[in-house]
Amino acid sequence: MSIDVRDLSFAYGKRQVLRQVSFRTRPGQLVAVLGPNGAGKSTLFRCILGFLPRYRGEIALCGHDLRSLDRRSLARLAAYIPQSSAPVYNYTVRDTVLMGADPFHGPGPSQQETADRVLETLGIRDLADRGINEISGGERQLALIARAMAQQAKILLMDEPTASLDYGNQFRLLRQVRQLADSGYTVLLSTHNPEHAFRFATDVLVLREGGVRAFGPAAETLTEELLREIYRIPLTVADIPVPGGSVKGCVYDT
Ligand SMILES: Nc1ncnc2c1ncn2[C@@H]1O[C@H](COP(=O)(O)OP(=O)(O)OP(=O)(O)O)[C@@H](O)[C@H]1O
Repeated sequence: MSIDVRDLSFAYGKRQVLRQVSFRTRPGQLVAVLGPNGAGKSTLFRCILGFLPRYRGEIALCGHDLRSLDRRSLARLAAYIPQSSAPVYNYTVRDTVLMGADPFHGPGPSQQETADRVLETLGIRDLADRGINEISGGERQLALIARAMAQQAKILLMDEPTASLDYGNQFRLLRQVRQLADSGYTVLLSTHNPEHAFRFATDVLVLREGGVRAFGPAAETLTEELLREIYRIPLTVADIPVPGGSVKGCVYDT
């Protein structure tokens, strides 16, 4: 369930976007990927998902060189969860999940079972017969996670999954994602919100101008200095009391 990226560089034509990116994840890690707009987060995800094969360096998923994997094998290892947006076709939630269960053949009884099980796990079984365009953004995001889980991939890549969610749904979603990581999934999740990283990530990968600026445990790595540097604003990182302890949070200094 590991992702091993070594000296990854990528250019769109002459525009160099990723520069010698190296990092390695373990199962159970929820890695928040942070960095300013244009730092290369989405490009990194697209490389790992095999959408941009003209990269330099090495990417291995669960020990398999990405270049040696066909689409089907790759789909069994890694799943992509895009930002929540209304799809063109109004499939039911169950059918959406079944597309993950076996994207290459029609679903059989065992796929139906898998779909129902993951919907149950995520607490959205009662949405199964609703149209994917007829549920809220937060519910749709959970349905997309259910589809990725049905794909049986243990590596999940999530591109700003909370971008269109209300404050409560952001945390409900991230709690679910953290539970998946705790049960052995490896999650790479891009976010522009340091609070999400402090509260839910085990580790952070900070990209700046296409290179790795920092990689390590969230609380130690996301220092005030680093956050000020990457977001170019004055801010303060503080311990915020929560029931049973404290978490780090950051506020903009006026
Ligand atoms: N298809 C493309 N062709 C050319 N340049 C691109 C393409 N896609 C992205 N870029 C450029 O690559 C750089 C990195 O973009 P990318 O989307 O990976 O950044 P990001 O960190 O995900 O940004 P954001 O936080 O704004 O989503 C940017 O300068 C962007 O303009």
